[in-house]
Amino acid sequence: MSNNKVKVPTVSKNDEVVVDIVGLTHEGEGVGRADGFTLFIQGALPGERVRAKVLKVKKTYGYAKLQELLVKSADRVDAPCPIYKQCGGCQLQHLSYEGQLAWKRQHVVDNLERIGKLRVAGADGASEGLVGGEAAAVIVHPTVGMDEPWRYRNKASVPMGMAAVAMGGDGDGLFSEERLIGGFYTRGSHRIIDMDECMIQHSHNDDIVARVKAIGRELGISAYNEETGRGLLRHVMTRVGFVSGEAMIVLITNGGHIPQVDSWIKMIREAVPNVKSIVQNVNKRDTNVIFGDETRVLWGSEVIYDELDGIRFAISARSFYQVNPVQTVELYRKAVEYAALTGKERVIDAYCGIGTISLFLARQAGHVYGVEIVPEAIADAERNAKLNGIENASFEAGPAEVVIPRWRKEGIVPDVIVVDPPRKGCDEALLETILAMRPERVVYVSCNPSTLARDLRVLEDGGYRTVEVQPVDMFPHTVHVESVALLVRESKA
Ligand SMILES: C[S@@+](CC[C@H](N)C(=O)[O-])C[C@H]1O[C@@H](n2cnc3c(N)ncnc32)[C@H](O)[C@@H]1O
Repeated sequence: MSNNKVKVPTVSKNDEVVVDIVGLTHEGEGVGRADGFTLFIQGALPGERVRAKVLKVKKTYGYAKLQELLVKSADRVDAPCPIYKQCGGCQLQHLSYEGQLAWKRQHVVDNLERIGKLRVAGADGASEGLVGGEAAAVIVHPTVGMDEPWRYRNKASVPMGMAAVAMGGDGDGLFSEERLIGGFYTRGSHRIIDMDECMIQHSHNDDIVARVKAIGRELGISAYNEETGRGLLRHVMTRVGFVSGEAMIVLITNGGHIPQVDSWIKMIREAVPNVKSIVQNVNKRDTNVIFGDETRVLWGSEVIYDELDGIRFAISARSFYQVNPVQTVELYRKAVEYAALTGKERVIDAYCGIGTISLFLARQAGHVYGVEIVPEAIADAERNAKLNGIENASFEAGPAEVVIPRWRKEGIVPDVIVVDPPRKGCDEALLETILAMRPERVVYVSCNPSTLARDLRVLEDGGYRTVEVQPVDMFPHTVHVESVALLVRESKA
């Protein structure tokens, strides 16, 4: 007898159903079952029973709209942000902060177990039920949260658009005018809603964007239109140093020519306190990617400075710099602790950005070799080492998966390798090289639990053991979670 029966969905569009919510997806939607059929429901929390209206039915799952809370979770709170429901930026404001931290740990555990096929110890760290010869279970610590989980972002990238605004009326009726707006995309769309305040942004960023918008309106600057490909201003990006207070403004434009650019710069300088750098980035492509290839300084310095744990960093427009500096220090300290340095070790920092982790490590290592694909970031890293009088760190621009195999051939033998890749995780060739180089420890910093789990499995199969994982809440009120994992080489490797 065949078990390959095609399951027919047990619900239809527009049905009203009662659903018990059993989990949250990685996008923060509640997951539950109605008549055995899986439904995703935005805004519903685990432990809740809800009445929902089915919106869309696919073969094996569907989406429904929350209509009524029949049983409420004890972790439910009122989202403090007035635009939370429309905006796509945060996904978890309706869950208490303690609830968010617990969910993030569990999310990491689920990925390690499901994708990484790792055995995780209980929440208290006890690896109960260990049988002789069985590998020790991975300890996943409680998520490190923030005391004040608001206004933590040092960087804002705000999409610009035009909207008709009613201007008044005359004898022939109402008239309106197109004006520059900037804010956020509504959840799941590319429709821009004008906004002047975001509760997870540093207030300087809000203030800067509001002022740049006001000046743009005064000068009659147009916004880029995705559909027609016309108009000038695509995004305004601002970054502030939490310690230095310095601000950088990047105007991302659809073309090189900015009309009245001198007036614009003058007005921005007058309106924005502590602005040190005004930069233009040109992006003429029909793409969702924010930055184009051409970057030029319009006024001031090409970098701003900031400080993490007593180390100063120069940061240029195109360089990656963690967005939550308070939690970054927690994350990097944990990475350094896991590296267990005594002052003699050779350490590789792969995907090093502007050399932030590299310089934290260099304070306790023999030598640190950093590699990063963005040449401007490597220029920043070199400048940063000098700025801090750090001489035992060197950097190279290029793909980690190409540069590190070459270092191996050149005879560099690392004691510790630290990796901090983008969301897609480490390149396979890099993982193979790590296994071939056989460092005693690998410290894996990750912003994506699923690719972390995938890569840990490769390293485990190659003779490493994942000892512990520390989730850190870099992005409160969103579904994102950062983690740092420690792997040690098993003696047989
Ligand atoms: C998550 S960031 C980490 C940066 C740095 N460790 C930090 O904490 O600021 C990942 C970095 O990897 C860089 N990158 C992406 N692909 C790369 C590759 N194939 N080789 C080297 N660096 C890469 C990005 O430009 C980015 O700076």
